[in-house]
Amino acid sequence: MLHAQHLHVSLGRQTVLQDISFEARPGEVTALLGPNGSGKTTLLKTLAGLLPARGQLQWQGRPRNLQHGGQLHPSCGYLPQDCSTRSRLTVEDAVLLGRLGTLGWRVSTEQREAVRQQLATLGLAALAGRRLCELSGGQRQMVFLAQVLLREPSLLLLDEPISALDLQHQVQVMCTVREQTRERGLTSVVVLHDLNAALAYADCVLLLRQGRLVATGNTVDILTPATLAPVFGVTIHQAHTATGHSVLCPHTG
Ligand SMILES: Nc1ncnc2c1ncn2[C@@H]1O[C@H](COP(=O)(O)OP(=O)(O)OP(=O)(O)O)[C@@H](O)[C@H]1O
Repeated sequence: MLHAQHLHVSLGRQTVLQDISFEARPGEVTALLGPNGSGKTTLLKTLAGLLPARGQLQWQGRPRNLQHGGQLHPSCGYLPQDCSTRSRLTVEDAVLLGRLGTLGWRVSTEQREAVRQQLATLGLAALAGRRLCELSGGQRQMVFLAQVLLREPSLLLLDEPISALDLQHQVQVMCTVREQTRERGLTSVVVLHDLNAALAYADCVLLLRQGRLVATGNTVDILTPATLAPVFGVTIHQAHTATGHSVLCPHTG
């Protein structure tokens, strides 16, 4: 369980997050939503231990020191929004680095197999021998996601993991995140801009606006036109598909 109470974060002279309190539970995907600049990345980095903050943060019943920032907490798997790199490592070796703490002089067959399986799960098997610097932005971010998942973190923090992906890979990534969250009991917080992806894959939602948490709760309760319209400043309609799924569409007029 991740329990945040009254988090405040300042960057430079700007107060970016104010009085953020919420809980995220193991085995659940929590979607972190809000307009551009509302503070999603800042909150994710704070939860990862990368930014200093005021307030209290408890992880698995233990308080975390929020004073300094700058160091990723060992239990965290953090996927940044921007995964650009000039590295000439192959995809397979880059993913293997997820197991860095357990690697010896020789990489075992079992470790190579775990890498191949993780790549296959995300639909990336064909990229195994390619170099990181030769991949597209979306491909590179998925490779880093494979690395993060291979590390088997208990707290999974993903910053816009599907914003740069085609539809097939969006589904593959979000299904993988949901499955591994359930199977391994991960506490997963995922920044998304796609409200329908949040509806389809998230159990809970944190909705930010101008650095404040304006709504938090179960996905179906929070992702409604009445809650979303004032946050995003557009009229939103909700429709139901023949299969009973709910879909949110902005008014385009
Ligand atoms: N290093 C920094 N120094 C000062 N202000 C910053 C810094 N980084 C971000 N900000 C400001 O903090 C606010 C929140 O930024 P953040 O990146 O957390 O937003 P976001 O919700 O993730 O946005 P987006 O959806 O565009 O990625 C913005 O107003 C931004 O300008």
